[in-house]
Amino acid sequence: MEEPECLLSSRFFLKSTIFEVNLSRIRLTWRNLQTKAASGSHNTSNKFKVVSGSVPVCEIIAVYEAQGISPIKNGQRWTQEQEKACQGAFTVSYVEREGQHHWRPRDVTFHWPDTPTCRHWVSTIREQISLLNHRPKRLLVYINPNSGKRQAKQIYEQRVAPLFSRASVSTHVIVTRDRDHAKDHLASDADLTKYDGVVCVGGDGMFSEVLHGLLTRTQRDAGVDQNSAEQNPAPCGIRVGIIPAGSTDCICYASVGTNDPVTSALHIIVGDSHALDVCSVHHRNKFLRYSVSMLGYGFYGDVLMDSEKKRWMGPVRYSVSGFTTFLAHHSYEGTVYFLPATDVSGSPRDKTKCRAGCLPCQRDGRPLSDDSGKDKETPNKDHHHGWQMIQGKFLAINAASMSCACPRSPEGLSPAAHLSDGTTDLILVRDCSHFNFLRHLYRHTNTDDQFDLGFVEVHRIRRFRFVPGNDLEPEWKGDRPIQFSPSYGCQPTWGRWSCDGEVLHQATIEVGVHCGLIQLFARGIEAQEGFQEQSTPSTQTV
Ligand SMILES: Nc1ncnc2c1ncn2[C@@H]1O[C@H](COP(=O)(O)OP(=O)(O)OP(=O)(O)O)[C@@H](O)[C@H]1O
Repeated sequence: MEEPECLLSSRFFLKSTIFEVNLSRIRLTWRNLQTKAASGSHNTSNKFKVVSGSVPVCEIIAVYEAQGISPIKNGQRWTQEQEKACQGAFTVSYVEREGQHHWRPRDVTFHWPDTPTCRHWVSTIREQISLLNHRPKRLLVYINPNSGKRQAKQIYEQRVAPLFSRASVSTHVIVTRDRDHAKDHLASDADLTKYDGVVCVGGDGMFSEVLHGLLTRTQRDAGVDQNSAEQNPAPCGIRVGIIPAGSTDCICYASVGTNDPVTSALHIIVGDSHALDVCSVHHRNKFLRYSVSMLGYGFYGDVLMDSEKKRWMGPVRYSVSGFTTFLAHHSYEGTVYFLPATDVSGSPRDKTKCRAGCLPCQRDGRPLSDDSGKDKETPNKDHHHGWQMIQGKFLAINAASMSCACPRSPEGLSPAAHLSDGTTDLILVRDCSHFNFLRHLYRHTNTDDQFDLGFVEVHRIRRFRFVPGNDLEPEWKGDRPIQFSPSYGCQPTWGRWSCDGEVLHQATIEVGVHCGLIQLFARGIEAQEGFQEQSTPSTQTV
């Protein structure tokens, strides 16, 4: 590949070593000119050895004149004479990769006697950064102070705000007062024209709130009727960032590879973008919710219902409810109609993980406009325009739109699910023995194939509809059934859905996947083995 034109080339001191520093539109590189001499010297301590390095311009966080920073030679400050002779200096702050998909800000300071040269470098690098117009300059930030361990405000103020300020990203911060504050503000009052992105500080529930606020607003502005399951929702025009601070940060794990606030802040600063599929959930032509991670009926719905009653227990409630729900072993009758995604290259069992730049997320090269309304009719027969039907008794029906990997389940519910291929993985677990169900659940905690069991099947699909057993489900108003007649029996035969951690009381639902409806400040999980070549560990002790 042709080398991009060199914009600047100078010599600078990096500590006491002289470096040739080059800037092109793509990269900043620094090359130790004394490497050979240094390698012959027995006095050079490894600890203070300064090595060559390089960083892509798009991963430079900031550059500034470094005043009052005294160069250090082998652990000792320079003498006054040396400092005087080398007054000019500038610091480049850039992204460095650590293991486990963590990103960290790193500084390198170059010194030279000639201050104007340093200033010229600072202004030229800034000019190059300003050409990166995908970087956000103004952000609207919502903090849920009650997320997770109630540390969201501290996390933002101590670890994220200083980075935004270093990168000259201005922010308007709103600490939410209660549930739905962010959603209502986004859906009505917020002047979104003033911002290049919306950031939520919290867990998956907080992200869901922001998503609902933004998408509701987008549909209203675009004149799309949210209650119509047949209409394509309009894509949201503003990117969303998540600073993880909740008890579940599944979307961060799937889109960045970790739940580290600094890493997420850096992805926002460099202006990364990754599309995210959104499922719309309707009940009898009434919009219920959007989902981006997981819809679960039967086991996961029951765990969520039970855990809501045990909120006083804190996060341990999920384990307690999981255990009691497992013992209850409740299976539900029903019929699932689904439209398989026959036009995608991947399958839920192909072991191809969703990674930065992966082919399925680029929609195999097809543009988003390909998402026509074909095959959208609701099925009323067993096979209708490609629709399929499965009837039976199920312990669990799950739809995973992303892997849902997290520390408890490193591979996730559907390890090969993709963030933006316009599909969801429908996992059906038929009624089976306690022991077999435990085998299936246990496989979520290791690398064994959880689908390789006779009572489990998985389909990559575009839409589905579920109707509980005898379809006697009443009409609902919120979480209350209307005209709930005793003739339905005391024990309802339908379960509840867990929709990204929120209970849906309606069992009869229709779900459609909408490809790339929202853009995240993320780039997908970078290949782990590539992190050493992609990152450019530059200087050991800069
Ligand atoms: N100020 C607030 N007080 C109480 N609840 C809030 C507030 N702001 C937002 N919420 C709600 O809190 C819920 C949980 O938030 P979040 O996802 O950030 O934390 P979490 O600890 O991961 O959640 P969960 O309890 O679901 O595990 C969200 O559904 C959100 O709507």
